[in-house]
Amino acid sequence: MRTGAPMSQETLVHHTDAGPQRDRGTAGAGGRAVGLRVSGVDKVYPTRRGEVHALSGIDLEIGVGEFVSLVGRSGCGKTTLLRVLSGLLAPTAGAVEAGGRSAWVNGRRDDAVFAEFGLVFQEANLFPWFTVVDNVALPLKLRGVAKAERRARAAELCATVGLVGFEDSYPRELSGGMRQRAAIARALACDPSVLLMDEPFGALDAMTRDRMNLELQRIHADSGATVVFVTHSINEAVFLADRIVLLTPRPGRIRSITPVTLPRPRSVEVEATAEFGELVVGLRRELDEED
Ligand SMILES: Nc1ncnc2c1ncn2[C@@H]1O[C@H](COP(=O)(O)OP(=O)(O)OP(=O)(O)O)[C@@H](O)[C@H]1O
Repeated sequence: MRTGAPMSQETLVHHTDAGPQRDRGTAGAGGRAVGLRVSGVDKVYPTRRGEVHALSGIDLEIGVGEFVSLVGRSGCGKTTLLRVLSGLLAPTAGAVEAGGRSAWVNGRRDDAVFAEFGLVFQEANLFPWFTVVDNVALPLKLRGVAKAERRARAAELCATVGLVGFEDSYPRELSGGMRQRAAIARALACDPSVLLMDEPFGALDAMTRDRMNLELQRIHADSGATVVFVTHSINEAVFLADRIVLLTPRPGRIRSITPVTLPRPRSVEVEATAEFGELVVGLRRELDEED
């Protein structure tokens, strides 16, 4: 059950029958060990026309193995938050931790913190001159894994993401969905404990997207990875997530955190249930209130 409580600057955690009532920074991960934590994070971009305050006072804990979707209007700071979580971007203020370890020490990134992170973006960004299997094996090559071993692992990952028979194809010979599968396989190559995904299926048609969502759900369950997933699609966010973090713009703040207690594994039929519909409508209403 969602509450229709009025909004304040404070982060709301929507009530569920089973869930925590308000985020105090320790229960946010549903009682599980914390995989990622950001505390008091601000991000200001200096630009020629002045400063852009992209994130303000972000406090968020994400449990080990949890799947969190980030949603919100265009420009509310979703990508910025994901990049801060990934270590690609230093916060202007505040702390970022992974596995209990600080990501930034005296302004320097601790690379070891991010060694087990896999990243997937809207564009697959495959190397066009490498075959699928070589693209997938690339992170292993960079780690010095022997050729036979890395090709065997890459072939296994191609099977995981449904690319059997396309291992020796070049990216230009694949559809958009297949390229994204290859990008996911590449991100999985080093057995990441954290998978950060920025609109990975945004450019795909609706049917392919549904299929990819089912596959991502299976990959998440099999790998046990912590996933943070940016999307513009409320349906996709609800379908995939354990919790949905809704950001509000100028500056980007967490407006609400909504637990999704729909049973897993979820099939497409879950979208026809009353609970799913209520979650989607509630989140849409929150977004509309910002107009
Ligand atoms: N490199 C940058 N330099 C200056 N401003 C930036 C930069 N990157 C993002 N911004 C600004 O920060 C704010 C948040 O941007 P961000 O890309 O994080 O939002 P978003 O929610 O991911 O948007 P979208 O849904 O459109 O992808 C926006 O106002 C944007 O213009």
